[in-house]
Amino acid sequence: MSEKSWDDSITLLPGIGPKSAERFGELGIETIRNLMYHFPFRYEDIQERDIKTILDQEKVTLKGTVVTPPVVNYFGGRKSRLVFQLAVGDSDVIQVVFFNQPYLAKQIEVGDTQGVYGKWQSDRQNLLGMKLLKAQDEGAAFDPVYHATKGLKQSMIVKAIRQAFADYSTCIQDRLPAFLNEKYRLMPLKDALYQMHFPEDDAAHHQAERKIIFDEFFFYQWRLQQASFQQRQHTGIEVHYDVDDLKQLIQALPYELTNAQKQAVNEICYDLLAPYPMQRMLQGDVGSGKTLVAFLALYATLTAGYQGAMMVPTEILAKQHAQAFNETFASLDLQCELLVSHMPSKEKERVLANLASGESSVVIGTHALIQDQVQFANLGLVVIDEQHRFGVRQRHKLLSAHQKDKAINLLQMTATPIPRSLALSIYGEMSVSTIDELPKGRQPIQTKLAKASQINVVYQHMEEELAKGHQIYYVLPLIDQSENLADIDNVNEVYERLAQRFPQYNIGVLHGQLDKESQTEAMECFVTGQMQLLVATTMVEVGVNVPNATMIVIQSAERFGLAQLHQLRGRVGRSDLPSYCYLIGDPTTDQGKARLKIMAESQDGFYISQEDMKIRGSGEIFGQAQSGIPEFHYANLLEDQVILKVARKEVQQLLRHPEQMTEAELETLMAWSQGQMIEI
Ligand SMILES: Nc1ncnc2c1ncn2[C@@H]1O[C@H](COP(=O)(O)OP(=O)(O)OP(=O)(O)O)[C@@H](O)[C@H]1O
Repeated sequence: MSEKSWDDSITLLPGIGPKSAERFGELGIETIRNLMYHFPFRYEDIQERDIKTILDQEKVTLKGTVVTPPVVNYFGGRKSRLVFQLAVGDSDVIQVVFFNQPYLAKQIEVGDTQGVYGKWQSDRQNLLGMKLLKAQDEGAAFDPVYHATKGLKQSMIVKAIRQAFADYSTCIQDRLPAFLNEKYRLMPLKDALYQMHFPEDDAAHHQAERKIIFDEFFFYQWRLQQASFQQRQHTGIEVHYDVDDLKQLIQALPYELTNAQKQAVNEICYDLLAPYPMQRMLQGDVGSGKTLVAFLALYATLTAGYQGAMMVPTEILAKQHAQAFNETFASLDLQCELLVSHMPSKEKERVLANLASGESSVVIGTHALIQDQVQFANLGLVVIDEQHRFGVRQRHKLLSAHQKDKAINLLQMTATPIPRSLALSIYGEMSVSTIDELPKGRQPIQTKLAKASQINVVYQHMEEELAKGHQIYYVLPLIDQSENLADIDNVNEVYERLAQRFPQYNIGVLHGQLDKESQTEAMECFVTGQMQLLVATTMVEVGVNVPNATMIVIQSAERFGLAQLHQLRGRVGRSDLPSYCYLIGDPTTDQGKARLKIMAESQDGFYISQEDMKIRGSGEIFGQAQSGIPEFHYANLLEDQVILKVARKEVQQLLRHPEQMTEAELETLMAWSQGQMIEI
């Protein structure tokens, strides 16, 4: 028989057949490791209580001697009531009642000591039984309650987890270097995992949590910092840009840079000149003018004789940016190249040849930039927009593939503003520049909540905006990353409705199922103003810049994450025209209502993302993935900041002094960060 492993399939546990495995799969549980990390979301207190201290309706555990045999009465068809008496404390005899669990009768015998968890009804001196405690509960203080799924009962989950610990405890590997466990007095992983499910008491649970959170932050930081640490081991390309040239260009812009933009440009220029490779994150709220700052960095680079490349997540964005770059620098003899997957092959060949020869000094493109055939003559700066849309490896490929003797400068951008202290921890070793003000003259976007039944009011307002010559986005949700057909039907249906309602205007659709040419065409028509109303899925979310668009209507707004709604809303309010955002939705939960209310109240991206995290906790489907804030399994970025800081510091130290670990520990960590090991 082969050796047992923590990553064995749960189907190796007795009692888990293909059907239950499928249900566990719905909860993301496939391996023993997954199962052990499926923590309860709450616990029931099953510590025995003194009957004199119990309040009416309180849920408690009482223990005593069974004094009468259980009696089962049936009523109303298949309903039943099981009753027996229990002598508890010194002299009290109470009645225990279980509804609809007649089979429990077999487990109750007169004279036995029996514990029961239930709800106390003081007027009748009744304990409404919820659980008959078994021998295995002896000594346990809390009963775990798990997120379950249809067809998978709590009891099945508990049984599987108990079995997993019984069979696989010895397979649990603690990957954290041993000296850290000692230094921070962290519980061994094996015990921590067990205590997370079946805590002895509050203190043990708290210690278990510390270990789990520390581990999670540590491994996150390790992966993040390891990549940038390697990069920093090289000397960087010093970009001796032409200061006067850059100043002149800034003065020739049609507007003045905001102070925050000026500061960001200064910080970037300082890094470019330095002999170390720049590793900087540029963060700023939607529409704060990050792209322009990136353009200036690219321009500075080329005045020093180096090439610059900017990678963005979508073709639409690449085209828009390349065009904007050329417009911004229209007075100069400068051509920004565009490199995307869908372009005529002749044109692609030309661009590739010009980049390789050094004839072209700036290129903006998509993932196409990290293909093997792309060569640069002397790449000095890489800018990555919406950095979280790319994997760590993709981001580094653009650097490492073109690195010669000196390291290339890296500027990453994100539209999710987070507080500085947190930013440092999240972005590892990167320096951070923050654009925390909007260009002058921007008016707040008037955000209104509307029910689906109030759509006519929204149409009325749309009509007024269109009549003024302004443009409108009408956005519909998509269920998952691959837009499904029901969503597309939805887009077409809304398109038909709007086409009937606004026959005099040019209306278009944009979604992922259209071919690339149609997508580009739709977007281009909207950008140039030939199209007034664009019905789209979230494809418009990232960075699209059409200043004449003054209204965005978001249908089924409750289905979006707050960070995403904020991004979408940021498509308007990009000029000094008054602008509007309608959030149409009928949220049914309090959480849903609270989230939309936050959107109506605030336009501060930082505040919104913080509230979002508070409301949702971590681990929801929408939201963080789009915002770039990493999603943790158990740790909470806001509440556990202290541990995050410690973990970050330890990773920093370890990268500089790996001798603190044993060879084997280092190997384990390296293997894990190269992605050879399975993550939890
Ligand atoms: N200092 C400024 N004064 C006035 N307008 C500006 C200024 N800086 C940028 N803009 C304009 O504001 C708009 C938004 O700028 P930009 O696209 O750079 O923002 P962004 O931060 O990249 O936005 P997003 O996060 O939504 O992609 C553009 O039309 C740009 O030309």
